[in-house]
Amino acid sequence: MAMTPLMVDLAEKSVVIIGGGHVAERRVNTLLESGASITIISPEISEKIRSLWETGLLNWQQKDFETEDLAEAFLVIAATDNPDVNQAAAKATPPNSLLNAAADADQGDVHFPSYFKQGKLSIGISTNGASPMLSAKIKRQLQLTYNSDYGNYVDFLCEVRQLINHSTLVKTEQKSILREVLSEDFLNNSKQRQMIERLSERSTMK
Ligand SMILES: C[C@@]1(CC(=O)O)C2=NC(=C\c3[nH]c(c(CCC(=O)O)c3CC(=O)O)Cc3[nH]c(c(CC(=O)O)c3CCC(=O)O)/C=C3\N/C(=C\2)[C@@H](CCC(=O)O)[C@]3(C)CC(=O)O)/[C@H]1CCC(=O)O
Ligand SMILES: NC(=O)c1ccc[n+]([C@@H]2O[C@H](COP(=O)([O-])OP(=O)(O)OC[C@H]3O[C@@H](n4cnc5c(N)ncnc54)[C@H](O)[C@@H]3O)[C@@H](O)[C@H]2O)c1
Repeated sequence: MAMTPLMVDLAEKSVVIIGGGHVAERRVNTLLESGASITIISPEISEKIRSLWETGLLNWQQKDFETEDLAEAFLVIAATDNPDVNQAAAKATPPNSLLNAAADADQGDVHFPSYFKQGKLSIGISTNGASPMLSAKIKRQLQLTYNSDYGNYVDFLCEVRQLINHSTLVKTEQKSILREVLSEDFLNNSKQRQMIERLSERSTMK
């Protein structure tokens, strides 16, 4: 199975999570900032999920899974500790919905990678289900390099691109600056400011 990396916008999409334990809680943590409409189907839920439910950040149907629960789901996450229920959920997933089968890497359409974010920079690591722990280890290693300085830095790169796209610079000059700012020297705030000032002079942006 060759999985394809994608970034997906889940805002206002219906995500149904079957199960309310540890794995469901991890999925909820990942999904909260996406703006998805999250529904948990489970007779029991963890304390953290309960407090999110009490604050109105997700829906909870306190019951065993039933096939009808998935009718409107864009993404189904099967995360119970009962293999028969997970299997039933996989079978009941509508043909145009995506399935994440948390207990079986060989099933389903999507995997959740190990990931971290620094502002607009997202780094995800997957092993195609071979070793989630290796993914987590590689993440910890990358976090040392792509540390909190990178949040600002990527915002700076974004601003540079916008200024360049609205500038009087010719294409070759534009490319050369885009390459220049990839130097780690530009992690430094004052170097960033100097470059923004330089580009602002050539900008046609108001
Ligand atoms: C990355 C991370 C994201 C997250 O879940 O948030 C994630 N698993 C994490 C941790 C973890 N998972 C497991 C352990 C126990 C040790 C071990 O078994 O190795 C630990 C370690 C721990 O808990 O510390 C057990 C496990 N995981 C899967 C199975 C089923 C199977 O292998 O078939 C079983 C056996 C269950 C059983 O025994 O019954 C399957 C999947 N786990 C995935 C993701 C997807 C593949 C990602 C990839 O290819 O790398 C995939 C396919 C499906 C999915 O998308 O859910 C997160 C680390 C987050 C981080 O720290 O950054
Ligand atoms: N993908 C991963 O990273 C990963 C990691 C560890 C385990 N797992 C797998 O995921 C499964 C779940 O792990 P967990 O640690 O979250 O388990 P857990 O015991 O913490 O939670 C299981 C949840 O399933 C709910 N449940 C049980 N029967 C149900 C039903 N009929 N309908 C709806 N909900 C029901 C329970 O109420 C509970 O909330 C495990 O069986 C394991 O195989 C996956």
